Amino acid sequence: MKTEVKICGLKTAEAVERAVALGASHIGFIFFPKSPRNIEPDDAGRLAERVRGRTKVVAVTVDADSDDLDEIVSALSPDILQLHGSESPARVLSIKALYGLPVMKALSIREAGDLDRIDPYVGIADRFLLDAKPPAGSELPGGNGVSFDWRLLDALDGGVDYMLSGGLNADNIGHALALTGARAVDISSGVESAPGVKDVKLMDAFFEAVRRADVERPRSGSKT
Ligand SMILES: O=C(O)c1ccccc1NCC(=O)[C@H](O)[C@H](O)COP(=O)(O)O
Repeated sequence: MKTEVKICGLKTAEAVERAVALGASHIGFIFFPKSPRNIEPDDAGRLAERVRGRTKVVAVTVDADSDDLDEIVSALSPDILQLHGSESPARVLSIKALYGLPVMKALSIREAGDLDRIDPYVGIADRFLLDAKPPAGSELPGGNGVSFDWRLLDALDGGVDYMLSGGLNADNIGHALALTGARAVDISSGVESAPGVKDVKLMDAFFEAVRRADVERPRSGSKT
């Protein structure tokens, strides 16, 4: 099986084009001013135009209000909205209705009970992004380069469609995929040389490691 890969937090043409050349199924743009990966909607729109139709374009927002969402959707024309804040199921529903776009709801995981937060969004969010909780003191809800205990996902309902996220890199992705059977993964700081600076060599290494794991694990994608 071919694992879907989302490369998140892109800011340059070089990184966007390399991600797509490597086979990224999704590319993500961050709209969160405190992030070193923050990008203006018009700049993201120009980058997305270079690769439109060859990958899915994801707009990542954090409890954005409707004015900000309007501006982002109009400038970027994303394929997917990733909601990375504390958006309620009702808010997710209303955003879906407003823009007619699929929503990926990010949820942070640290302990078994955190998986219960998925239930209220089932049938509302189109997909989940399961990320680690931010370390104490971090101003960022995502992009912190920390992992959660992947074994917690043993308890996940097999019908939940999710991307595995949080602290992934070329060294740990094989183990993460073998343990979880995830069909889709998301990475940001694991392919950066400094916060917000994507490194094409690290991107190459990550895709190589994912494709190696794809060859090694069962075609069904079932857990090993
Ligand atoms: O990456 C950010 O700076 C960010 C800021 C605010 C909200 C979300 C953010 N990132 C969302 C992502 O999808 C990241 O790829 C995800 O959190 C994993 O990041 P990392 O652990 O660095 O691979």
